[in-house]
Amino acid sequence: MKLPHAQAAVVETASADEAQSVDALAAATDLPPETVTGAVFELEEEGLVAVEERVDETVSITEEGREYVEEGLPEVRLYEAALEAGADADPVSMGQVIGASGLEGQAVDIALSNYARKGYGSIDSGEITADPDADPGTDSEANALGELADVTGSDGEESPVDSLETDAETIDTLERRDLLERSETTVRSATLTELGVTELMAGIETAETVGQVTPELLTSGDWEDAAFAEYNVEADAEPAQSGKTHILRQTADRVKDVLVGMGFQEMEGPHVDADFWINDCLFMPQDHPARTHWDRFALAQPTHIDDLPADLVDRVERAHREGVGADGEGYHSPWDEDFARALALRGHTTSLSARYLSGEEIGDLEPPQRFFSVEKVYRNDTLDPTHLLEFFQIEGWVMAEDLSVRDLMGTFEEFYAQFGITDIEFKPHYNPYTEPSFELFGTHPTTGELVEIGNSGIFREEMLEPLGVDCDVMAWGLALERLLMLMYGFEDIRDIHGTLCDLELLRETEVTY
Ligand SMILES: N[C@@H](Cc1ccccc1)C(=O)O
Repeated sequence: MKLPHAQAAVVETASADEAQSVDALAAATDLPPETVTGAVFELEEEGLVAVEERVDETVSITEEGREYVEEGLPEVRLYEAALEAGADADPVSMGQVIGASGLEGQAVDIALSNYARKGYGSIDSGEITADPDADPGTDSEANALGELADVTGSDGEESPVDSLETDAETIDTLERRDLLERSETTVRSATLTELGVTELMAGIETAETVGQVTPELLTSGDWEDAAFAEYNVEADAEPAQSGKTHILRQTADRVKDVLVGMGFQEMEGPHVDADFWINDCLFMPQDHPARTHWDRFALAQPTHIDDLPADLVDRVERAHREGVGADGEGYHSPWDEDFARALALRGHTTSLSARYLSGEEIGDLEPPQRFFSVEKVYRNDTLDPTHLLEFFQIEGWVMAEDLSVRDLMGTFEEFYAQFGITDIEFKPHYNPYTEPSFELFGTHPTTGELVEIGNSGIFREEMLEPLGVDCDVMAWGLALERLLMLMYGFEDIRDIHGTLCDLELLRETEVTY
């Protein structure tokens, strides 16, 4: 029988009585394991070998784990320093023992949090004791790390869990402490079938197959007689960690699709804008705390926009000073056009809504209209698990006669349901430019906590009248990153942005909605 090179080599190496793993066959045939896997599958199809699969759980030691193998677990080092300081007799000051232990930074916290748990002694009001009977030599975690370091050598190889003496509980603890990593590998083994044995006895010849088409093969005409190697689309391949679209961008695109599907058109506009568009048009008083230099990112150069539409400036100023309508009330506070011309990074994309509603962008609009944007906004916040200095806002508004809060809630329910989120809650809120106003909340899938995901309301007369709009407009700003938190369950925004990001999460999360 004629077989391609790799298959012939496998048949000649495999045995009928003992299953051999792909790795073993690869070593014996001197072929790469991927090639052997491919050959084994093809031989299985032809009935020459039988393939068995088993999933092995393996563990490998992490860099931190390796460090402790060399230097000792932090709690053990603390214990040794405590003994040295005589803490087996009388409590000793913690600072003194830590100083003597040589532990620094995070290692101190790690030592303290494991010390009592493992019976090395107690820690109380700044003093430490050492249990004279504790024995670091029997520390199961230290011993397990030692065993693992021995069997996996220095280059971080994996070892099957089954072949270790360490018990499952200790493995769990070490995994929780990030001292080892667990993974699964599929081990395939092949055995020659009866047919395989018969063919082997009858003699196997190696067929020359062509793996790669070359220009020579084509121009010489040899391709006509060549036997081409078959593709095996089921063979295992190294996962390719190639570049891909970030989940935030993928989700933003999905949000755009959903909103376009709901009949919305996209708005575009400047990231740096005049305070006039960011605040004044929204009936935000010029002395509002959000307008102080604490909250905004001002521009050093240029500092001011040159021109604002004069008529609109007059109407906005009048609304601020006197209010609108017969019984309107303004703020009765100073209003300065220069202040309105100051440039800043926009703190919300409601600046775009103001621009579009004013007719500045695409002319006057007749109801009904629906517009949205999914764009970056900038705030001088303090970085924490739910706040970034720049984030994406899903801005939107609907202009129509007779809108009510039910329309607003219904729109959100429809929108969020497209992303699998069906438990939106609403809380009354205050914005200078909307009345009534609502904050939106969703439940975090892993922590169960309510997370604020947006702010919304119905634009007030004081905003709409100067803009020249004489029907209802309901509007919102939703946080795209918070939507992602609800969809994918991560707890810290920094998992998807910046240098602390969780690469595994970014690689493995699939945007399926
Ligand atoms: N601008 C608001 C969101 C919003 C837009 C439109 C109406 C109401 C609220 C914010 O950034 O929080």
